[in-house]
Amino acid sequence: MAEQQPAITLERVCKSFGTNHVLRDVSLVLPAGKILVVLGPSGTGKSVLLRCLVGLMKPDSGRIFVEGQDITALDERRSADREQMFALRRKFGMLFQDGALFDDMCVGDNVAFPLRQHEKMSEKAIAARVDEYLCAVGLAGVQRKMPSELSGGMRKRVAFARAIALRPKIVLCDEPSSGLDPVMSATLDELILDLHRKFGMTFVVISHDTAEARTIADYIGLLYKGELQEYGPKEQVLRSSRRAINQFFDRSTDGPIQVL
Ligand SMILES: Nc1ncnc2c1ncn2[C@@H]1O[C@H](COP(=O)(O)OP(=O)(O)OP(=O)(O)O)[C@@H](O)[C@H]1O
Repeated sequence: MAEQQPAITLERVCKSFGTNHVLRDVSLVLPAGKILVVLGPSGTGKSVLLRCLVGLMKPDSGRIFVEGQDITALDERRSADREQMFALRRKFGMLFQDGALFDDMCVGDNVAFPLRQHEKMSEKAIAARVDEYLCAVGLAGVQRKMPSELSGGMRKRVAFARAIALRPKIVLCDEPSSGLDPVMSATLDELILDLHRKFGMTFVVISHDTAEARTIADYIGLLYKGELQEYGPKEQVLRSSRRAINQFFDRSTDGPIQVL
């Protein structure tokens, strides 16, 4: 049997804005079906990395492969490439930092939104899919509620249901636990592990939270000043003697990572 392609491969990816060199020679290979947590202080390029991954931003140099396809070779000005880029984006589900629910739509319509936009499904099939995914995130029966009636944790769950409604191969989560208390964050980590077990997709989770990385990660990357300081399977990274990784996990002010 042919070996499965890695979900994501980055080869020496660089991205600058003027003299601000945000990503510097970032390389990694993430096997399919694994959970990667990318840690790093604020402003270090984590969100830029996510945008490059889904083709919303083009690196200045280097290559990005998604399931073996070189997405940096696509040029959206060409119609054939544009179609490939749309197909590529369909492989991704995206969970935004603030959940980004439509406040004027009920929960059911929020989850149904990507299905109505991108799938030719009957309303009956859409309703069944919405039920299935709300159930998967532990929120059966809230279809008719409005987002304003939900707690922060519940809103995140709805956002998760919407992010996976199109059955993506790769789920990108931009700081899923931001704004949540520690107990709610832990519940959300359990949800990620649960969805991963149920559906087996690859996750890339951007986070500041080392506890989250210890709990959910198969792979950990530490991005600092645009460089991947450390990357590999969790056990290997946690054993690392690199000062930046120890400083981050020990929550120390003493080390190469400077906040000012
Ligand atoms: N479109 C853009 N144009 C110019 N500069 C940008 C653009 N997008 C990001 N940057 C710059 O890139 C750098 C990294 O930003 P990014 O949002 O990736 O950081 P981050 O690690 O996600 O931070 P945080 O954890 O605070 O969300 C910042 O200096 C930011 O100002």
